[in-house]
Amino acid sequence: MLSVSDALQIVLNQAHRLKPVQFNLGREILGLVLAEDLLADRDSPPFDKSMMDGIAVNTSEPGPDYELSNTILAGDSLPRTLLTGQAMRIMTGASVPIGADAVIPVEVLTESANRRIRNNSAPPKPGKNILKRGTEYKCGDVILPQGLVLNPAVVGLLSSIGQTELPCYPIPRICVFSSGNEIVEPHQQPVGSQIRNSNGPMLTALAEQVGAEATYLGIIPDEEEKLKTEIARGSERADIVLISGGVSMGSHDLIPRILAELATEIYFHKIAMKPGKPLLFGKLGKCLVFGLPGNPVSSLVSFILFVEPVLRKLRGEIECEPKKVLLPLSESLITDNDRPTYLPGRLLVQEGMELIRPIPWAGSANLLAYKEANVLLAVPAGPVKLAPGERVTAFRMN
Ligand SMILES: Nc1nc2c(c(=O)[nH]1)N[C@H]1C(S)=C(S)[C@@H](COP(=O)(O)OP(=O)(O)OC[C@H]3O[C@@H](n4cnc5c(N)ncnc54)[C@H](O)[C@@H]3O)O[C@H]1N2
Ligand code: MOO
Repeated sequence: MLSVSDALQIVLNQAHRLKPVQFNLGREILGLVLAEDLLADRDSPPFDKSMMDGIAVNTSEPGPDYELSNTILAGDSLPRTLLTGQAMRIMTGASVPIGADAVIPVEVLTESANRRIRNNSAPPKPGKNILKRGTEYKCGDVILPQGLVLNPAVVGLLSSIGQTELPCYPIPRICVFSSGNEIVEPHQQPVGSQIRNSNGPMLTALAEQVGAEATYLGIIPDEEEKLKTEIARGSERADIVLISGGVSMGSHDLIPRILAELATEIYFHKIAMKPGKPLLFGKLGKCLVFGLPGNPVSSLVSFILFVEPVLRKLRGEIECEPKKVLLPLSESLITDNDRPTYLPGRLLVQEGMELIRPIPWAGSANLLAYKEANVLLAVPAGPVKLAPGERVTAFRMN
């Protein structure tokens, strides 16, 4: 059976970054990924800048007394020249006058009559309280690289380089279906052996959390024609279609056959993992299709290990694969499974140390165990016996 890592490579090879589009600078770009390197249009700071309110002096004249000449405010345009023996009052953010190489803060100064001012602290060192032109970055430097995820600090930087329009990868569109005659919507009252649809809302939420635009398209009953029409319709309007349920071996598990009849190219159907063994991945036209196993935890784990990396790739992220950590266990862990297994865990910090606490888990239907999980612990097939303090591989959940 196909390993998880081989399956992930197959999936990522079929996923391509979406075509970039121009976005206007504003809050709607938060979380998008930059599609090109962006360059500074001027030095930062663009002039030698005072970092304090005080006086600008030349350190070759140690003072402590200076004659006050002009005052320079932030935004004053012309550079001024400091004459021998003089000091200029200067404000934070103002351009340092020619001939000055330090700023003495106002707190250590006393001003006397006839425009004299005294420094009551040690003579300043050259460069003190001055940010030299171009120390942060130079005109032409790549300051925002392709692949950067845009956060509020980047919005500030974009503004400072005058980038009011910018190319970003668009938001991937994902359609979510649930399948199964036993499933009813959360607002409905189940009767008999019916159960409420937890996967539809959960998968929609997972996709939104990774920055996708997710559309939930409802429950499709186990009827061939309905399944075909709905899946084909979903594949025309989305980059990814997710269908939960109906991918296993039962006589009413119709999804693999329906997808084949729609001429979907199937890349795999079954993986050596628990939960999630019956996972199916294919391509219908340009749309990537995942048949996720119906058990809620199987759907959740399959999403984290396969769908999330694809979404990250489509939206232009550079590091798409699940984030792996190797950390000590807070408690012992004993397992014996026939497949590599992914278990819920909680990454916690105890006395400054990161540890992983395994969460008791009762199988693919036990979604309750995931209510506070923030990692998936990965354990190999066969007997595993780990003591507290031994390290375990885990993947961070969002
Ligand atoms: N003979 C075999 N039977 C099964 C195998 C197998 O290899 N041979 N694999 C098992 C494994 S592993 C899994 S996982 C499940 C996956 O089954 P399906 O993808 O076909 O899913 P269903 O049969 O439709 O549902 C399974 C289970 O999950 C519940 N479910 C389905 N959809 C939802 C939903 N939207 N919200 C909440 N719960 C849902 C459903 O009622 C079932 O209880 O197959 C095993 N069987
Ligand atoms: O592989 Mo299934 O997802 O164990 O329950």
